[in-house]
Amino acid sequence: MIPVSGCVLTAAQMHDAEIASGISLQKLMDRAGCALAEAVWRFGSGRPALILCGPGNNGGDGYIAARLLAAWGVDVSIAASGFPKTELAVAARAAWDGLVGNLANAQSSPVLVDALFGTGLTRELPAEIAKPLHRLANAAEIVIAADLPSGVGTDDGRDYGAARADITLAFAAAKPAHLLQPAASLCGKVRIAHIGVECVANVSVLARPHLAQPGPTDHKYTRGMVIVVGGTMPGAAALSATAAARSGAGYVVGIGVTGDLPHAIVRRDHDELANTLDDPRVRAVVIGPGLGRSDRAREMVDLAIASPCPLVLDGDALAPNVVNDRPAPTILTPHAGEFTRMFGDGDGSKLDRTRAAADHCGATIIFKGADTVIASPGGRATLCPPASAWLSTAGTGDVLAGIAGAMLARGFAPHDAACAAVWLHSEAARLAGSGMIADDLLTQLPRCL
Ligand SMILES: NC(=O)C1=CN([C@@H]2O[C@H](COP(=O)(O)OP(=O)(O)OC[C@H]3O[C@@H](n4cnc5c(N)ncnc54)[C@H](OP(=O)(O)O)[C@@H]3O)[C@@H](O)[C@H]2O)[C@H](O)CC1
Ligand SMILES: [K+]
Repeated sequence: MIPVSGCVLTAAQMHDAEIASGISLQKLMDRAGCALAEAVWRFGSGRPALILCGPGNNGGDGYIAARLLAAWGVDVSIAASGFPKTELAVAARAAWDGLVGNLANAQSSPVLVDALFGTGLTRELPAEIAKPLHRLANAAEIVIAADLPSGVGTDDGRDYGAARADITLAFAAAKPAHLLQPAASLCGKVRIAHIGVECVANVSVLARPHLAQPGPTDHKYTRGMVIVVGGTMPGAAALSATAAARSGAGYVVGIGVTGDLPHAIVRRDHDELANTLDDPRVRAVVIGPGLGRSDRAREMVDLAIASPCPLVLDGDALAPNVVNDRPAPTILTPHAGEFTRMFGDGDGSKLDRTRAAADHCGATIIFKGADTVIASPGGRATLCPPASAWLSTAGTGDVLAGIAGAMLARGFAPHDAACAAVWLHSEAARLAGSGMIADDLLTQLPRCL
């Protein structure tokens, strides 16, 4: 059982991977059921457990777990929503020699195991299932979900009436619902049970980046020169510039950035922007934080876009069609409002929308929020486990843009730069703790490196 990591598979991809594994479904269900029993044993500490079994193979996992737990001496009971419908679930139920109660009048237990529905859920939970599920979950001390909390959309993370789990044990691989809201919040802690199915996908879970320390031959320019362009709210650009410096850029120039800045950051005037962009040593430009929307601001954005420099566009620089297959590395960092302004409401999940937008504009997109999604043209995407909710405060986005600039400047490809930036940002927030403000991230960044 490991923390959520690796590939993210849709329900259909998971099904294909099961088949491609060449392992019999019976064996896979035995492994899933065994992993579930181990989780219940471990997190339930041997307390009485009630296992809710649905009609499909998710329910089959539940019957197998029940049999093992009973053999290990746990006081375990089962309540089912109906008879099993798959061959494997029928066999798993037949191998359980205890009673199978009715879901509607099941008695609560300290440990509740939710094995009603997994990747096969296709619609809203009917009231006759949702009602007892919520009643029993509310009465339990701990709720452990098999694969997914029953009642979330596997691929889009929609809530179809699920009860909140404390622990979700995902089989073989993470699914989008483990990372996309609102489902992610209904999963509690997500753990993966590897059951021997090899998973390959172009969507993965955000991982700790490999950030090499400076070597003996490094100097400020090899570590990366970052330009941060300021505007009407100088504090925002100051946060970006300081974040770039604190996340390892060798040389940071603030163009029109006034206010409280470390002495290490070089200050230049706005009218020096064009010249500075011509400097071949510039490895990244960050524009947008606190920029404003004046004509002058728009001209500066146009200059930055027309330059051959790797670019991070944030805040006020984000407008519909602002970039279109720009040849140099480009990262856009919209929050939900900015994303909709740029790309419209769109169809599908946040993952689908971010991937479509990345393809549309030819840039890497960090679609920020409680379930940040990073996507690049061609379909590569990264889903991010929830970061500290204290990040929901002014200026944290400016810090992220500055870190992304530093990651581009150290030579990372745009998608890797975006992932490293989001990872550093959430790690800095974790270290900063409760009550943090954006400035606190700056002090934590060196520790994260
Ligand atoms: N990942 C692996 O390698 C393995 C996963 N396993 C487990 O298998 C499930 C997926 O099993 P599946 O049988 O495909 O699907 P479910 O058990 O989730 O449910 C399907 C049944 O549920 C009915 N359904 C769907 N939505 C609803 C609803 N809202 N209300 C009521 N009933 C619903 C559906 O009926 P239909 O009418 O839609 O046909 C099905 O009867 C996976 O999650 C893992 O837990 C295996 O153990 C093997 C290895
Ligand atoms: K479940």
